[in-house]
Parts: sequence; structure tokens; C-alpha cells
Amino acid sequence: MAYTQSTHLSYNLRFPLASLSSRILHRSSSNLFFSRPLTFQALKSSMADTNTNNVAVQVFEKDDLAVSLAKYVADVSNNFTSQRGAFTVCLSGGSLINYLRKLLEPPYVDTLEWSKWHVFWVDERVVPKTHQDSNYKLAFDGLLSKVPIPSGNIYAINDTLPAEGAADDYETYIRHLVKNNVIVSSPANGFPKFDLMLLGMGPDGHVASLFPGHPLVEEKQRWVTYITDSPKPPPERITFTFPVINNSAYTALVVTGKGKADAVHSVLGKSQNSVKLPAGLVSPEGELKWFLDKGAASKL
Ligand SMILES: O=C1O[C@H](COP(=O)(O)O)[C@@H](O)[C@H](O)[C@H]1O
Repeated sequence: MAYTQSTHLSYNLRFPLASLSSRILHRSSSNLFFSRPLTFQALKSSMADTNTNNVAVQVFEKDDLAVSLAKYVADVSNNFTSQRGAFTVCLSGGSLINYLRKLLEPPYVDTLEWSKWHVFWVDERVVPKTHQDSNYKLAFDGLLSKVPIPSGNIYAINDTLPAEGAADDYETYIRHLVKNNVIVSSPANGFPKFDLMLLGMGPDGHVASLFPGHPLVEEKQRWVTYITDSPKPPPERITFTFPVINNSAYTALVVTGKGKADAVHSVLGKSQNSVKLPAGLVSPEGELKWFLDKGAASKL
């Protein structure tokens, strides 16, 4: 794979984001390559068969990923808070939260309009909020407790309900927030359109709690669904479905570590597998950006 070190990438977006620096991989038909800076329109991708949207893949050295992710989140947040007066962001669990750590440092910690943030979970484990497995606890301890987001803007699941009830309850609440214009929805399909979806990916290629080969991957109607046989513990979880994940305005997939290199290769590599992993089904309406470290990108 030939590559050059890029310096700046200018995004030509609805909400133009500031330039980013580091090594950028752009997809073009069947090739993945490092390249010189391109305009955002040049990032047209054929990554998923139905995806005609913009996709960028960026590979980082060590701490640079967290630095760039913080800038990306801040730029998206600033654009929405200034244009709409609110920013709806969906968090995953797992390693993602640690990669958001630079948001707790200047300039972001002091300048972001935290009071306008509305925080949701892409997926959640059905355990008490105080449990070590809780995605809420992970995000609260690692990020949310350290910034001035109003507690009423943090939408955790109801942890007193079983999985099915918790999924129904979360979907009902999101419908309520759509009705009240806290969350935007698409006139075309009625699904909620979150401003930013922050996804991780497991070594098996799962995103949210949508696991390879599981029927939930095919869900087309529900906004939030549940699983009681998750292959990764704990077994009971609730999760956004693909129609919601793929309706978001901006999506970041943050994937690190050699253990995920095979799944990354399967989704982004030259000969993409005919059976798509869930991560390969992330094909949002808006912009998709992969944040990889060198380990995760090592088989590309
Ligand atoms: O179980 C989960 O795993 C995925 C991936 O986690 P990671 O630690 O490998 O990054 C995560 O995105 C999801 O939210 C979580 O529930």
C-alpha cells in the first residue's frame, strides 16, 4: 500500500469542520490508500453497496487519535449548538469513552456548550447503573460527571426494567423527545436523526449490541430493540437498530488494537467479505469517519 503523510483535509460540509491533520486514508472504488489532502467531495466511497455517502478513514499514532477525536466531536458540537441550539450525541460503551478523554482538557472543557448537549446511549447493558458493566456508569465516571451537562439532558435507560421493557421504554422516551423537537427526525422515513453517533467495534465486528449473524441486525422497524443472548457478556442488552444508527448526521467509528485488525480488514480491506459484519453495515445518511490506530489498521 503506497501512502504519503497528509497535512490537512478540508471538509466541504453542510457545517464545514475545521481542517484535520494526520494520516488520511480515502476509499476509492476497490482501493484503500493513504493520500494527499482531498476535498470532502473527493471522499465518495463505495464501501457499502448502498452507500453513496462520504466516508473517511484515518489512522493515528498513539495519543493522536484522542486528540483528533476531541477536535472532531468539538467541531460537530459547535456547529449544531450554534445552528440549532442543541446537540444530540449518542455514546457507545467499551474503549470509546477513554478516547474521549481529551474533551476534558482545555480548550474543549471550558469552551464547549455543554449545557446544550443531550446524551443518549447507542446500546446499554441491562444492569443497574452502578454496575461495573453499565455503559452509563462508564461514561458517567469517565466523562459526564466532569462536565456541566444538565442531568436532565442525560438520557440513561430505565435500569429497573427487564430488557424488553427497557428497550420499549427507551424508544418511547426518544419518540417523546422527537415530538418535542429535542431530537430531529427525518421527514422521509420518520426515524430519529441524531447529530452524532459515536460507535466502537468489537473484535468480532459488532457495533452497538448488533452482533454478527444475529437476527437483530436485520431489524427495520424498531428504533430500539433488545437482546437476551448476547455472545459478549452481559447477555441482556438494549440497542439502537441500524435504521437509527444509519440515519445520523455524523458517525464516528473508533477502533483500536491489533485484535480488531481482521474485522477492520474484512470491512475496509480490498476484498471485502460477501457476508458483511455489522460494522460493514454502518452506512449513514451523513458523514462516516473511521478513527483507527496502527494496530487496528495493520492488515489494511
Ligand atoms: O459490548 C460492547 O462492545 C462494543 C465494543 O467495545 P470495545 O471495548 O471493544 O471498544 C461497544 O462499542 C459497545 O457499546 C459495548 O456495549
